Amino acid sequence: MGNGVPDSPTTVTASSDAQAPAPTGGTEPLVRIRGLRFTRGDTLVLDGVDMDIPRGAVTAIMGPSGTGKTTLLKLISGQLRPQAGSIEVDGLDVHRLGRQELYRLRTRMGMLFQSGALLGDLTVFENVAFPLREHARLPKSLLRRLVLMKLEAVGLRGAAHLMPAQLSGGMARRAALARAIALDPMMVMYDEPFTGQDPISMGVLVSLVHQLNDAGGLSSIIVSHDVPETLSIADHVHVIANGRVLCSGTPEHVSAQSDPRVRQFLDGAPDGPVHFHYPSAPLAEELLAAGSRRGW
Ligand SMILES: Nc1ncnc2c1ncn2[C@@H]1O[C@H](COP(=O)(O)OP(=O)(O)OP(=O)(O)O)[C@@H](O)[C@H]1O
Repeated sequence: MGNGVPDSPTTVTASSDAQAPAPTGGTEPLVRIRGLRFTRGDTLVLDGVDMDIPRGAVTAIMGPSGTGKTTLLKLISGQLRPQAGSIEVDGLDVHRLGRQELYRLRTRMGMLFQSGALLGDLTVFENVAFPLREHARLPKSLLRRLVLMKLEAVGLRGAAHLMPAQLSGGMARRAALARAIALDPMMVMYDEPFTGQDPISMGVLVSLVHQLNDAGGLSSIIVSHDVPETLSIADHVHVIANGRVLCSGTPEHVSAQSDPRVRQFLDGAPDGPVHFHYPSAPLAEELLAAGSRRGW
């Protein structure tokens, strides 16, 4: 990358003492992010992010709400375009690909987004079959076998005939996961996979993510603020806040950090160096003003 960022096999971080080696030795990272900058209107969401995501591992991207984690996943999948910097996935520069190439790359990326609900008028079976029907012309018997195998992998083969409305929240997430892996992707990106789950469903999802990664030869990226669950399965962790990578390394390395911004997040402190308030004018100033330029 021509932006002066060192081409190091370890993850580049905001402060050098927060660095730890990535776990994959000398292999090329699956995702290589350099100098990534992304704004939404006046808001600088990502401010020069450098990050390597290794192959075959579970990598967690963690950080407080609103720091740009989901945005980062959308940039990796090419749904958003950065103002500066680059993202390579499996050696392909995502934002320089043509439509067809990007489409092809996306079929190799499974995504389990928070908003990625199941199609409510299709059975669980048909939901998982959907990407296979869309992207591959398969004989009916092979398609049936593939769908049942994906459902078996998430423990829902017996629920193939149910409609999404008949599933619990945890089952729905597992069905969505079966759909995300239907095309045998090289990687799966999970956006807050554990949010809103009871402890048992959470435990099931945690071990499922782990199993699929290891048995399925996948690479996994998990965006989450569920600290203990995510640290329990991650091989490698990046903590981001205020649009920058604060520290990277193994869960043990990250857990041992003394940086107050990292500690605030890991310890769940409501306010600290990472602000509770979304950036705003002083309260008194806004209350005393006759009106806002935004029209209220
Ligand atoms: N569609 C959008 N239009 C405008 N701003 C947006 C949009 N989506 C996100 N943002 C802003 O971008 C910033 C980063 O949002 P993002 O969803 O990536 O954060 P996050 O770290 O994933 O948060 P959370 O953990 O709460 O899901 C926030 O300031 C948010 O308000």
